[in-house]
Amino acid sequence: MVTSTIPTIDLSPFVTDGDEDGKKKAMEIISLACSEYGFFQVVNHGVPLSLMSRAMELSKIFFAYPTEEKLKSVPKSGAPLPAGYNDWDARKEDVFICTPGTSFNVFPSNPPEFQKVMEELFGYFIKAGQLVESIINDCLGLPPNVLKGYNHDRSEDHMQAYHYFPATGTDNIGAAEHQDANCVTFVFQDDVGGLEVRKDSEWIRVNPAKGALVVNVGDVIQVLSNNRFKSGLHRVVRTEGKSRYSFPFFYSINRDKWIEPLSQLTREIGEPAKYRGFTHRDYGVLRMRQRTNPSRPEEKFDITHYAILT
Ligand SMILES: O=C(O)CCC(=O)C(=O)O
Ligand SMILES: [Fe+2]
Repeated sequence: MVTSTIPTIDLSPFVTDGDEDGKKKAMEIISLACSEYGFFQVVNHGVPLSLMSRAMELSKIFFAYPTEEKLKSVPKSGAPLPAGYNDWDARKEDVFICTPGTSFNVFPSNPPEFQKVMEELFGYFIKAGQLVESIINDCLGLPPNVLKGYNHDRSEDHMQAYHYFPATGTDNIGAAEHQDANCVTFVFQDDVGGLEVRKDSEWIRVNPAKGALVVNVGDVIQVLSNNRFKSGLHRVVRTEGKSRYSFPFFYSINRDKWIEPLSQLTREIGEPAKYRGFTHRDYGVLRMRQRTNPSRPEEKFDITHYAILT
């Protein structure tokens, strides 16, 4: 039974008014949310609500184009098509991937304003990502700007627009349970809901709240923090009779970056590291291999692959 939901935090002390007491209180809740759920929601986050609403409207127009139109798609600048793209009707969702410079010019009929709004949002999400990263830095008790110095390259960040199809009665999973491999993910969703997070063997609904952003910690932060902060296990459940629209933004890290528990949270305080190091590229390759060729789907590939068993 669903009994609770994740906390919502007002980020205005960090974004506008600089109120120190407000910052302290917000950090206490964020620390608790990151260690218990790996999930929270934020309001007054600095991403303009008007831009979020416009993106939502445009995505509904965009995804309403007929399949034949979608099949005429051409990727811009030779970028690879998303997996499963040609098998459009077998999919559970439509997806539009946006990375400025290499954005998918997915449909010939792609409304140019949608692309523009996505790219504008992208810029705001980078700022939100940097803010939340610095808050996480301080919540972990690290010296100022450790995470910022560690993760200064923004080339892997990307944003997606999703259209989940209504549930069919026999199949209601939109996104199977998983943890995100990046640092921090931001999602804004419409009012249909369906995003759920796992906590103590229960699925908790992430209730849609207008203008709020869902924030979830990904595997990179879980490893760097040596398990102090949790990469939230989540899924998307589809609703019968209703499409769902959402926009995840993945605040990520350079592929060549070496990821291992930070010395400040291990050696320097006499705690053993709970993960061996790896490059984010290698982790990505292994995850993708599992996704495209799941020889043993029952053996889910995730960050525990690098865990040091004690
Ligand atoms: O659509 C959502 O709300 C979340 C999607 C998600 O979990 C993902 O793309 O990693
Ligand atoms: Fe996810």
